[in-house]
Parts: sequence; structure tokens; C-alpha cells
Amino acid sequence: MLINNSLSGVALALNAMIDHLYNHKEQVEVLLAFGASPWEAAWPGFVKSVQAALIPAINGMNVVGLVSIPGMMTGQILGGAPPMKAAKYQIVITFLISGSSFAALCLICAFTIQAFFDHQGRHDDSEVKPQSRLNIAKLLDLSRLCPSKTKVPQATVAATPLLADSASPLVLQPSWEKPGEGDVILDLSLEGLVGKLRPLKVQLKVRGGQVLCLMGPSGVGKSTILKWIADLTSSQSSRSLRGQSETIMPQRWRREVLYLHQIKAPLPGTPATFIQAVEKLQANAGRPPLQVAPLLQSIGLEESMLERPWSELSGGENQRMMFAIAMATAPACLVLDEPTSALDEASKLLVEEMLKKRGNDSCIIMATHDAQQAERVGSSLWTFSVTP
Ligand SMILES: Nc1ncnc2c1ncn2[C@@H]1O[C@H](COP(=O)(O)OP(=O)(O)OP(=O)(O)O)[C@@H](O)[C@H]1O
Repeated sequence: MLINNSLSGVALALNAMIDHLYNHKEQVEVLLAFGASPWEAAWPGFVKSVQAALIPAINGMNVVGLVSIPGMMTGQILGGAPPMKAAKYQIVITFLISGSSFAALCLICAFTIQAFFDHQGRHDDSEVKPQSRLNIAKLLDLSRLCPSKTKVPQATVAATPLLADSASPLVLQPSWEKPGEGDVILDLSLEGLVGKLRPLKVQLKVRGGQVLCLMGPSGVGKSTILKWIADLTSSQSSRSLRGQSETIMPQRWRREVLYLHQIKAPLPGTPATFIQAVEKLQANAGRPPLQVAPLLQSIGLEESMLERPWSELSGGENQRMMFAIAMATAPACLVLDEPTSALDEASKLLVEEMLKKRGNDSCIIMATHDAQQAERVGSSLWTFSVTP
């Protein structure tokens, strides 16, 4: 029974950890992008899983202890041992069992976290699979047993040529470029697979003050490239930041080449608590507090929104708040994934103004579906083509 309870605790820990890492992938990615180590990013899941595991395990042990200790003690006393000695012996055994179970749980959590990230702390989805859940709705869907005889005509949409030819390698190339004057901030040569199948190559240099825009059909690999650039997912790469190359630690790289998610991440708490958490990350140790409030007004947000829960902010408010926090961290390169996708025209222009106002000591790389936006803010436009 004791083993059974401990094992169920361990199984619960694993479930909670894997669930947390999968269901809050974006949340973990947001923290990683701000310079968190994998441990810091996965910490809430770790605490949750230890709690989930310890409660049943310790409860189980208490029950087992209460039930079995009198019996075992009686046996020892009948065998000639003094009652106090028998009691102490049982208490020590209970503590040893609790301690070893706790150590086992910690180890399991550590292994789970390590399996989810590669040695550089990047996401490694291939190692841990999400739990397959029984889909009751699908099981009860009887319509698939008696398919309708009348065929609904399907609308035929011409596939984008780039996406139709799914096997040919892709390359990212400049469509137009304005000359840049600042020093080279990022020098990258990246290569990897998009959607785990299609090879893609990227070679680019971004100078201080430049805004490099990426355009291409949905699903071609823009977000994939941006995550490679920010070192959140793996690619074969040679890269340098302000002339410094491989010696840069992943956490520092991500903090300096900060990726901002396209979608709203399910963050807990409020923007103010998130800012505090970011300031406490190891990668930000010794840096001054983030000045987010002064930026909010210029992108149409009120300072009071810092105290409102993330879940109460609209998609557009969330996007602008994250943008302001990212700008306040003053990275060397801000990597933006469709930063105005949730905004109305007026708010979009406010964000663009802020992008244009920066000096020559940082650069921007952003994905967009808006050609006019690329013309308004871009120093260069990069598009995808199939290699001959
Ligand atoms: N973790 C993943 N595992 C497998 N395939 C993936 C994964 N992430 C993305 N893909 C696939 O890689 C391809 C490129 O995705 P990506 O998100 O980079 O496209 P995108 O150009 O940014 O699209 P959009 O404009 O719609 O945001 C898509 O076909 C997508 O399904």
C-alpha cells in the first residue's frame, strides 16, 4: 500500500509536470525569451507537480504508518524490545521513507524538465509526448458510422506555389533593402527544418537602427525562423551579436535577442507581477528596474492596466502591454512575431511610431502580413523563395 501510494504520487507528479509544460508552452516560452533558465521557466509547474505528488504520497504514508506502526510495535515489544525503543525505531523508518520518496519525486521532476529542453535550454518537443486523452465527443459522434450520401462540393483554392511544393528547400532572401549606417548587431547563418520536413536556410546581417521585415504565406516558416534567431528552438547555426559569437550563454542571448510571441500567452497574475518576475530572473540580475509605465501612454494604454489580470486584458491590450515590457527591457534585437496582428489601425500606427523612434544601438526583426506596414517601418523586406 505504501509503495502503491508513493507510485501514484510519482505518477501524478509526472502528469502534472508534462501537462504544465504542454498546456503552458507559450508561457514557458515567454519566460525563456526574457532570459529565464529552463528551471526558472518551468518552476510553477515543478511546484505544482511536487504538491500534487506529495499530498497523496504523504497522506498515504500517514495512513499506512498509523495502521501498521501499532502492529509492528506490538511485534517488537513481544519480541522483547522496550516500548520507547520500538516507537523510535518506527518513527525513524517513517521519516526515511518520506525522505526517500521526496528525493525520488525531485529527481523525477528534474528528469522531466531535462527531457523537455535540450542541453542549451531550448524546447525539444520530440522527447516528451503530450498525454493522449480519450475524446468522448469524438467517440459519441455517430455520424461517422452513417456517412451522408450527398457530397458537399468543396471550394477549390489554389495553393500558394511556395507551400504547394512542400519538398524543395526554401531560402529567405531580401526583396528590397535600404542602406543601413549603424554597426552590425546581428550576423546570422541559420539552417534547419520547417515543420520537421522542409529545409530552410537563412543568412542575414542586421545593423543598429534597422527594422528587418519578414513576409510570406501563412505556414511558410516565419515564426520558426524567429524562434531560431532567438534560440528558443534548435537549428544549425553560426551567429554573432555585436561581433561576439558562440561564447554567449543561451540565457544572455535570449535576453538580448528577445522574441515576442504572436499569440496571447496564458500568463498568470498581472503585468505588474510579470514585470517583477522578469526583473528577478538570473539573466537580469544587477539591471535597473524596468520602466514600463512611461511607454504605455504612447501606445494608447493606461498605467492602471499594469494592475489588471492578464486574463482581463483584450487581445490588443495584451499585445501592446507585452510590446511595452519588451521595449522596456532594451534588448539588442527585438524579434517581433506579427506585433500588430490584434490591433486596430490607429493603435497599429502608434506601435509603428515607437518602432521608428529607436536609436542606432538596437535593431528589430519582425514578421508581418502587411506590405504597407513593411514599407512604413522597414529598412528591408525579406521573402521566401524555393532554391533552384
Ligand atoms: N512544433 C511543431 N511541430 C511540427 N510542425 C510545426 C511545429 N511548429 C510549426 N510547425 C509547422 O511548421 C510550419 C511553419 O510554421 P510557422 O509557425 O513558422 O509558420 P508562419 O509562417 O509563422 O505562419 P503564420 O503566418 O500563420 O504565423 C507550419 O506548417 C507548421 O504547421
